[in-house]
Amino acid sequence: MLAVETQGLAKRFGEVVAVDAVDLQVKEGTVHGLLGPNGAGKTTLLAMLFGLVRPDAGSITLLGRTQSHLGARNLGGVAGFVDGPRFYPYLSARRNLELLAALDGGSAHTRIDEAFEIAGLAERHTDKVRGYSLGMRQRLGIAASLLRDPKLLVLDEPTNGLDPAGVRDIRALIKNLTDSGRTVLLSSHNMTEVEQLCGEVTVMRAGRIVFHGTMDEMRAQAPAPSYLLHTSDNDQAVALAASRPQVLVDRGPDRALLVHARPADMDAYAIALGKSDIAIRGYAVRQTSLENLFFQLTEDQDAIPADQVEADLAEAVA
Ligand SMILES: Nc1ncnc2c1ncn2[C@@H]1O[C@H](COP(=O)(O)OP(=O)(O)OP(=O)(O)O)[C@@H](O)[C@H]1O
Repeated sequence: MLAVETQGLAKRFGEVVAVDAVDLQVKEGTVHGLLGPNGAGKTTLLAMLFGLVRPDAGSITLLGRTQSHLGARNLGGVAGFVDGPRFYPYLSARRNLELLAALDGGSAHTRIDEAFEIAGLAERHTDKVRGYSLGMRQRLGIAASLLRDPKLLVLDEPTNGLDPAGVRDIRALIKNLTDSGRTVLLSSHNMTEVEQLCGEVTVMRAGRIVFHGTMDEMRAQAPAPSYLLHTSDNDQAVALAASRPQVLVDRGPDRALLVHARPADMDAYAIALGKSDIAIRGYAVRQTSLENLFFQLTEDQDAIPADQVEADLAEAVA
C-alpha cells in the first residue's frame, strides 16, 4: 500500500518548470527522503500534496484518497509543514497549539500535552513563541503536526538553518516518531541526513526524479568516496598510485592530494605510502560515496533521464 502516489505531477511558474511529470511513490510505514539541491522542486511538490499549490497536471493520492481536485480539504491523517512551520509569535506555544487543535476539532486537544512531551518542549510550553529558537520552532511544528495523530507526516527541510545541536535534536525526534510505524516524507538537501533517517529515497533535480530506490540500492550504485591526503612527498605519492588502477589521485586544495578509492583500496594505498617512507600528515574523508553519487545525480549540466543515469552508474560500478 502506498501512502503517497503522484502520477505525472507537474507545475510551472512562468518559464520555470518547478515540477516536471513526477511519479512519486512512498510506501506506507517507511521513512522516505525527498532529496535534491536548492531549486530542485521539493517544496513545490510537497505544497501540491497539501493542496497549497494547484498542479498544472497529474494526480495525487494520499493514504488511498485521490486529491487532484479536492485541494486542502481532504487531508485526514496527513500533517506536517511546507516552507517551515508558522505560529503567532506573541502567543505562548500552548495557546498556538490550542488554537490549532480547535481548528482541527475532534480529539486533537487531548494530544497537546503528549505532543509537547514528545517534542521536548514540555518545560517551555508557556513561553511565547517569539522567544523560541529556530530549532524549538521546528520542534513545535512537529508537535503541532502530532495533534492530528497523523498516519503520514510530511516535513519540508526540518533541519534547515539549525545549529549542530538543533540538527541533532530534530533528527532524534524524527527517529523517535518513525519508530511508531508512521509514514514520514522528509525533504532535505543533505545526503547524510537522509542516509541516517530514511530507508527509501527519491532524488530530484530540476523538477525531475533522477533516482528512486532504497538506501541499500543507492549505496550499491555509489562511486568511491574521496579523501584529502597530506603527505611528506606528494610527487612520490602520486607516482606510487600510478601502479594502482583502483586509486585515482588528483592535486587538491592547499597542497593536499585528492584521492578517489574504495575504503579497502585506500587502506592498502596508505600502508604502501608508509612502507615507502612517505609520511601521511593529514587524512580526511572529503565526500562519502553517497555524497559523490548525490553530486553526480544532481550537478550534471544536461538533463539526463533517470534510467540513463542508473544505467551509466551501473556500468561505472561494474
Ligand atoms: N511561487 C513561485 N513563483 C515563481 N517561481 C517559483 C515559485 N515557487 C518556486 N519557484 C521556482 O520553482 C523552482 C523549484 O523551487 P522549490 O522551492 O520547489 O525547490 P526546492 O527543491 O524546494 O528548493 P529549496 O530547497 O531552495 O526550497 C525554483 O526554480 C523556484 O525558483
